[in-house]
Amino acid sequence: MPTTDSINLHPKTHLPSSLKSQVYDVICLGSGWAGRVVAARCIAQGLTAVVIERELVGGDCPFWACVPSKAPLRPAEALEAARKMGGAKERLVSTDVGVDVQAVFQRRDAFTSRWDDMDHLVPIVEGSGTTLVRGTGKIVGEKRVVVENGPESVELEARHAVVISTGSEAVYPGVPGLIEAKPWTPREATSSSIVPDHLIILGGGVVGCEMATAYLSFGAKVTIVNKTAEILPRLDPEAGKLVRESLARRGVTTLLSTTITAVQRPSPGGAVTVTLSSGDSLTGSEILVAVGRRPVTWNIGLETIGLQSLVESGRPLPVDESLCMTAIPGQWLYAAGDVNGRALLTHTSKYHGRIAANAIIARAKGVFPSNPAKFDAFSATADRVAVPQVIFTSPTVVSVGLTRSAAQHEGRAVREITAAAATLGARLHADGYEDGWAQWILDLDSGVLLGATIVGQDATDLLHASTVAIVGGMKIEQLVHAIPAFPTMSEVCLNLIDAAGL
Ligand SMILES: Cc1cc2nc3c(=O)[nH]c(=O)nc-3n(C[C@H](O)[C@H](O)[C@H](O)COP(=O)(O)OP(=O)(O)OC[C@H]3O[C@@H](n4cnc5c(N)ncnc54)[C@H](O)[C@@H]3O)c2cc1C
Ligand SMILES: NC(=O)c1ccc[n+]([C@@H]2O[C@H](COP(=O)([O-])OP(=O)(O)OC[C@H]3O[C@@H](n4cnc5c(N)ncnc54)[C@H](O)[C@@H]3O)[C@@H](O)[C@H]2O)c1
Repeated sequence: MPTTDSINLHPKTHLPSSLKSQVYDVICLGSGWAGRVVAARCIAQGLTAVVIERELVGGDCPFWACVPSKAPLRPAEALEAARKMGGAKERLVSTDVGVDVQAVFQRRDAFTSRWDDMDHLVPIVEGSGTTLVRGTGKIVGEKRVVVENGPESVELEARHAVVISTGSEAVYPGVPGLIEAKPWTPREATSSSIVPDHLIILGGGVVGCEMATAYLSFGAKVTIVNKTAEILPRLDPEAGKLVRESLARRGVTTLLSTTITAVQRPSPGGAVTVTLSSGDSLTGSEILVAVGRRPVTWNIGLETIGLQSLVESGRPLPVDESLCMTAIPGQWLYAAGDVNGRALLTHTSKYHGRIAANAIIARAKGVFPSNPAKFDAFSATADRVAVPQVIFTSPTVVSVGLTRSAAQHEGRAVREITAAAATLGARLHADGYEDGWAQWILDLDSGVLLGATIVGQDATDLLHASTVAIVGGMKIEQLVHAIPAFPTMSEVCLNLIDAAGL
């Protein structure tokens, strides 16, 4: 059974001494989606690129994040879908049968290649023509980077650009006894093959809610302790409420506007007791800390180029729209993916890789425009207006663009339209389709779509249409003419158009 301690994070291949050259057009620190998309795109346009990786090649998404968190969620979702389908549910051997937990873990472990990057990831990265080197990359001056791996080290030079694509890491609140209690981080939660009897989850954000859904399906008792007044606080409160109520119906306790003030775990691996801000205490068999992330900006040499204060602040790296760091002259240093804090998602990291590569290539060829425009090839405009996200809970939440609370926060005049997500298509999709809710946020004056949130079973693939409409600047009057096919779940858009009185 893998544990984070037993996983070999530092395979002994691709050592610095194996490098055939010390000079590359582009050097990327970190082989997550951001770094490897930059490298692959630059190579496709005739540049050379090296990617430096200090742990597993591929970064968080395939080994510790999206893949090992979504793989175990899907079996329970499929089972639940069968239970909601007359004609199929009668074939289930029992109405309350749960997932086969060991088979779920085996499926997850297969998707992660049992935390072995040589199986898929290294061949994919090298297949793009990228040079790969294992070690910690540190900037040591303008366009210069040292790779350190045990006793080996080599200094590399970039002709055009250095890309910081070092990602983010989980944060711990400063609570007495928490570190000593050795809590789970998302890494342990996504790689454990042990199901705690009672999992306490600190943080009811995206990680907390998805892991609550997963461990509930594995048979654990789950308690969420969340600081804000509703879970999923980055989304519309209605979405958080619907997910919380659904979790509650299936036995999850959520303590809102609550945090912990102390943690005790008298014996290693034994029961863990947390003192709550209410004064009560709670004992569980494991605690998962999922209260957000910070950018990985330490130990990468930023102090050598005068950016020590940025490291000390712990803030994400500030970039312009081409993802170039403006804090230093010369337009040679870029920050892409989680480390720039613009949107902590895999698909935005891929987008950043695309935009940063376009900018690096254009600057290398001397064709970068003097006035880059919104939504051109060199501007990560979508980060500001249309970041889509799916929360893989039950019900699913999909969201893109502005939420009602974000609009209020910005003081923007908006019109909110809400409707039930139930349609004939949805009811054909699942008997008694329920918990569905949809919202559009429109600019009050122009009627342009600024945001969309939909909550409901299998709402996942309804998201992209709203993303396209927002990027295209569509008005609600135009959306009337985007006819959803009958009988599909996308008729939720007709509900919204009707609710708008059009
Ligand atoms: C539990 C969980 C579930 C998630 N699920 C989803 C999801 O379903 N969908 C989604 O869109 N997003 C999801 N995310 C977010 C997503 O994983 C991240 O946004 C994404 O992985 C960021 O990619 P990146 O390339 O910026 O960084 P990373 O993938 O973190 O890659 C950075 C790499 O840089 C390396 N590195 C760091 N410093 C150095 C150095 N000095 N030298 C060399 N290498 C270095 C690291 O080892 C790492 O491999 C999830 C996150 C978590 C925690
Ligand atoms: N499906 C997906 O797209 C997906 C899945 C997982 C993670 N992610 C990404 O990973 C990022 C990090 O996720 P996350 O869930 O760690 O962070 P988050 O910012 O989404 O949520 C953190 C939660 O912790 C709570 N919290 C903060 N401090 C607390 C404290 N001291 N006590 C109790 N509660 C506290 C907050 O109220 C909030 O609900 C997300 O922003 C998201 O972009 C995405």
